[in-house]
Amino acid sequence: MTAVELPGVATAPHPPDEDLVLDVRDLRMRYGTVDVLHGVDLTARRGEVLALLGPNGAGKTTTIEILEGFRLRSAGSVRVLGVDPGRGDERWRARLGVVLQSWRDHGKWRVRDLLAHLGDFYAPYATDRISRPWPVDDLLAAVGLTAQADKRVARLSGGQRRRLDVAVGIVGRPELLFLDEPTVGFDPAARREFHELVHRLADLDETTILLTTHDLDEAEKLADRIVILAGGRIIADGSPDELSRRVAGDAEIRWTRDGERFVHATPDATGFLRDLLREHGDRVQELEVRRASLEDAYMALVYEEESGVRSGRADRVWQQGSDR
Ligand SMILES: Nc1ncnc2c1ncn2[C@@H]1O[C@H](COP(=O)(O)OP(=O)(O)OP(=O)(O)O)[C@@H](O)[C@H]1O
Repeated sequence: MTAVELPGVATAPHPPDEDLVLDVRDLRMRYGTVDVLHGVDLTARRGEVLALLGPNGAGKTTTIEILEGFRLRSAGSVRVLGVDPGRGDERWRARLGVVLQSWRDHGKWRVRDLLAHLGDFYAPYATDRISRPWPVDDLLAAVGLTAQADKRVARLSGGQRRRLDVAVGIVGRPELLFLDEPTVGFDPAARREFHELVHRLADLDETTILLTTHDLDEAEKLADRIVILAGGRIIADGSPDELSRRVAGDAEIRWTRDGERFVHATPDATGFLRDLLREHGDRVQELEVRRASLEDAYMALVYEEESGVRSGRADRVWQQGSDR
């Protein structure tokens, strides 16, 4: 039977959404008989910075290795830059950047020569929109290695080697960049420079960045969206503010009275303080009011997932005692 075209009904498939860089649906992974990913859904758009957080063993590395095409999934649909990573070719791979834990090979190479050599691989994959590779001198300046350009890789300090890892990851001007705990071993100045580089890549080059970190402060500074993976599932996905607000219904109030410490969580901090001061006046000392931080939100959400408890997040995390 031939298909009949109905007037006014479009039969063409939806055009691919160019801005949807990551599109993961119901991703499952089983090692032997053990399920470690139980249906992960994840999307990222062009120029977005995502921080993937989660406790040890949550499945972050497994997820990222599947997205990078280094590991085959057990089930689910995965599109990375519109392509199934299980079938990605060299052209697709040239559009990705991966910053691994540490570049240890090629110790005898000089930094500039190594980057020029690796950059050559990307030249055939330049497009009208993206010139590839990144010119070596600009790249060295961007990662803060200009002064080490002629040093041998084996002679670099730990932090400098980490900068080289980043340079190797971005030399091909990736459209999607994976960063695995990027600033481990960086001093504070290098960390700040690196954060500026990430903002620059995302804002100016529209690079989509997926980073894993255990540093919540870093995640909050860098990420547009925080994605928390626990027990093989995404348990939260939102901006740092949205996540904090999920547990920030309550404010935490701390004070001392007659040498005794008190902590109380309440949704109405102003009302509580008014009553507290009316009742105890000058005897209230060392008064502090605090809203939930991203770390509080993270701890509460992961605790919920791991313990199977579903209510009273903020109270459980905060409430240690009460006065009045
Ligand atoms: N090759 C493998 N074979 C069998 N089990 C594995 C393999 N790789 C990882 N696992 C298991 O899968 C689970 C998820 O591991 P994964 O490394 O993805 O977690 P992670 O979130 O990256 O942890 P971490 O924060 O400690 O790096 C763990 O229970 C781990 O023991």
